[in-house]
Parts: sequence; C-alpha cells; structure tokens
Amino acid sequence: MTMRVSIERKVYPRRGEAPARVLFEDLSFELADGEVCAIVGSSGIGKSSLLQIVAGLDREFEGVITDLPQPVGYLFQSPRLLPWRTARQNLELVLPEQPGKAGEWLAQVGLAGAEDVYPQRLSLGMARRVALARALAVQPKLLLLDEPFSSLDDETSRDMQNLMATHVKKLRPTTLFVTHHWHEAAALAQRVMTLDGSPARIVDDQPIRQAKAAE
Ligand SMILES: Nc1ncnc2c1ncn2[C@@H]1O[C@H](COP(=O)(O)OP(=O)(O)OP(=O)(O)O)[C@@H](O)[C@H]1O
Repeated sequence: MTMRVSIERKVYPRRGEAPARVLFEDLSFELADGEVCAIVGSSGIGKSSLLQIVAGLDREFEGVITDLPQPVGYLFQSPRLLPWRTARQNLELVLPEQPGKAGEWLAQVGLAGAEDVYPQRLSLGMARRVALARALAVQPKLLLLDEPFSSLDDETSRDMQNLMATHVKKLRPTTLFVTHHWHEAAALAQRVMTLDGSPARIVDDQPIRQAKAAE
C-alpha cells in the first residue's frame, strides 16, 4: 500500500508577539511500503512539524493523510525517556505483553549492561539508542526519525547509522527520517526530499542509488 500525505495548508497561529505563520502550502508526497526516505531542509523550515503531522500528533492542518502504515515508531529529536524509569523500564512501556524482550532490544542497540541505568546517567548517544530501541520495539510499519544522528560525536553517529540501517533492513518499515546532512541522507535513504520556501514545499525529490538501507 502507498501512503499519501497531502497538506493543503498548515498555519501556526499567532503566539504572543510572534505573528501567525503559514508553514506549509500544497505539500504532497507518497511513500511506498518499505521505502526509506530522508527529508532535508534548513533549520526552522518545518521538518519536525511535518513528521508530527504524519504521525498524527498534529491534526490542525488542512489536508489528508491516507493509508498510514500502523503501528508508528517515532524517534523524537530529544530522546523523551521517562526520567523515573530505568532504560529497561522505559522499553517495557511499549512491550506490555513481552516485558522480557526489553533486555533483548537493549542488547540489540549495544546497551547490554545498561538496563538498570536511569536516563539522567545515560549519555545522549546512549539515550538515543534507548529511544531508537523503543521506536523499533513496537515493530513499526512506519518509522519516523527526527534527526537521529545530530549532536553525537562521529563514532557514535556512525554506530547509530549502522544500527538504523541494520534494523530497517531487517524489519523493512516505511521510513521517513529528518536530517540536516545530505551525506547521511544519501548513505541511508533510497530517496531524498528537500523542503524549502515560505510557506515550505517539497522543492526537490530524488532517488538515491546504492543506498545502504536498500541493499
Ligand atoms: N507549536 C508551534 N507553534 C508555533 N510555531 C511553531 C510551533 N512549532 C514549531 N513552530 C515554528 O515552526 C517553524 C518550523 O519548526 P520545525 O521545528 O518544524 O522546523 P525544523 O525544520 O524541524 O527545524 P530544526 O531543523 O531546527 O529542528 C519554526 O519557525 C518554529 O519556531
């Protein structure tokens, strides 16, 4: 099945001193099952806002999304782990029927031994891995990743990219991931869409050959 996103208009209303802003107009695209697509664009253009609309977290827009694959796994820009729960307990929340799998998932993202650590004791890279495991543990048919590799050192970023490529290859979810970097997009995606303009639209949409995720 092909998912269709068709946003006629998305407006952020006036907030205090900040005027209303038409963020998107006539922004449409389709994603085939299992397709891995990157979204690039400058800071503030609306990449995170677009993911939130696709995920159904923001319904205040004119337009329609059809044939959304379910369930959705979402890696937010910040890990958003519950601070009063350990890494394992954070994962157990999405695995209510198979709590024993939490440890397996943590091992799969290289965190064996860190199961009982609380989020404030995890580095950003480790917290992202927990968040990636949480997004994958729901066995998503649609995987949304918001800048999964930003603010990480080169080695940790490479590790995360390999993890993502491995799991996307294994689980084959339809994947939409936001990045600032073309090289990340080109390395991992089969297709790259560029957002630009005000209001923002997709100004470029091109396939990438020899994508790792597609091998
Ligand atoms: N809830 C909101 N209400 C009003 N304006 C918002 C809201 N959320 C985001 N914005 C504004 O909408 C614009 C797009 O934000 P968004 O976070 O989607 O951009 P982005 O491309 O993901 O940016 P970055 O790459 O810096 O993360 C920004 O100008 C932001 O300030």
